[in-house]
Amino acid sequence: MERIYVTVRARPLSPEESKCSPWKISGSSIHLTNQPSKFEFVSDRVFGDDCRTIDVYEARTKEIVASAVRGFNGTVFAYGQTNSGKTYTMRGSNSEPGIIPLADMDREFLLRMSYMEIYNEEINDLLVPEHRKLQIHESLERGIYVAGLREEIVTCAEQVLDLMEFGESHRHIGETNMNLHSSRSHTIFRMIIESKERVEEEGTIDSCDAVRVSVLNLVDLAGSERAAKTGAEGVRLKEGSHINKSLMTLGTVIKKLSEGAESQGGHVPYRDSKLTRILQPALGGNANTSIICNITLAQVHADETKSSLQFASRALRVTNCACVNEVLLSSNSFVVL
Ligand SMILES: Nc1ncnc2c1ncn2[C@@H]1O[C@H](COP(=O)(O)OP(=O)(O)OP(=O)(O)O)[C@@H](O)[C@H]1O
Repeated sequence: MERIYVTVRARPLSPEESKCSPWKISGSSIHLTNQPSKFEFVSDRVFGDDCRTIDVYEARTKEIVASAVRGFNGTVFAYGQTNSGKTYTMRGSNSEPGIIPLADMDREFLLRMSYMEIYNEEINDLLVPEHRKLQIHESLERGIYVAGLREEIVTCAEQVLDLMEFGESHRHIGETNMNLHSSRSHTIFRMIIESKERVEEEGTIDSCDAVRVSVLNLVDLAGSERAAKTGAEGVRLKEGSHINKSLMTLGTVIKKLSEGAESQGGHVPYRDSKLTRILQPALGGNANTSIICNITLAQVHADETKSSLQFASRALRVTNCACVNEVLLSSNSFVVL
């Protein structure tokens, strides 16, 4: 049994905001200086506003990526209010690459990648923009999967970055009062990794071997938001309400899991949102999971930060059970890159 690993990352404040921040970080805890001690939140690591994404990556994600290559499913997601730095952490910029480009993988494997977004509770394929409104299915062989989602075989890091850029150009982004480039959808960047021991005979690869298949999900959630602060109206308001609803379901799922509902046979409402349904194996199942909780230490967002930290504290109590996924292939369909 493995606990979900929870990291908190604070984004830099403007000089004005930093004059009166009510938060203080000490070690792996963070608390409100002007409140009783119950407003102290503990996580596995707290990164202050001077940290670099590579430090956040090395805290646990690096290990999750390495385990994915060894056959364990892995999921890393960025959670937090709008404008708290989720996309910055997951995608990054040219000067500071994010978690997705940092998760570079060994080439001795068959790698496939997919990239989808959940926009207004509809699943769209970011690699094939005309594939919209995809459905979630479940089968014994594949578990929970999105039918019709393109899985592109990738052979090098540049190809991954090109596909990622292509996908991102089709992601729903919009301007709000809080963020000029606000993500209006949740995105799931997925790597499917197949590996098997090499047995070469006269230049051919032997078949009928056990193949390890694992899935690595890197998730950039849209941020929770308050319409009063974002100034959302019309389309933005509708988007915001879908975002909040699915994040609320995620919060309920994490709460139920942290209370041990699943192990006691209780109901966990995975099916109440596409997000939790797709992430079901990562939340209470077979995966190593890490949550990066992005926050801002500004006074004006203290309530939102408190609720993000509450989510993080609950997530700390959720355990998963990751095991190697091995399947038997009886054909010559396996390709070594
Ligand atoms: N650690 C950081 N260092 C420097 N700039 C940052 C950092 N984190 C965030 N920013 C900047 O803050 C702004 C908001 O960040 P970002 O778009 O990543 O937020 P978000 O949480 O993804 O928001 P939304 O939920 O609205 O999509 C961006 O301009 C980003 O470049």
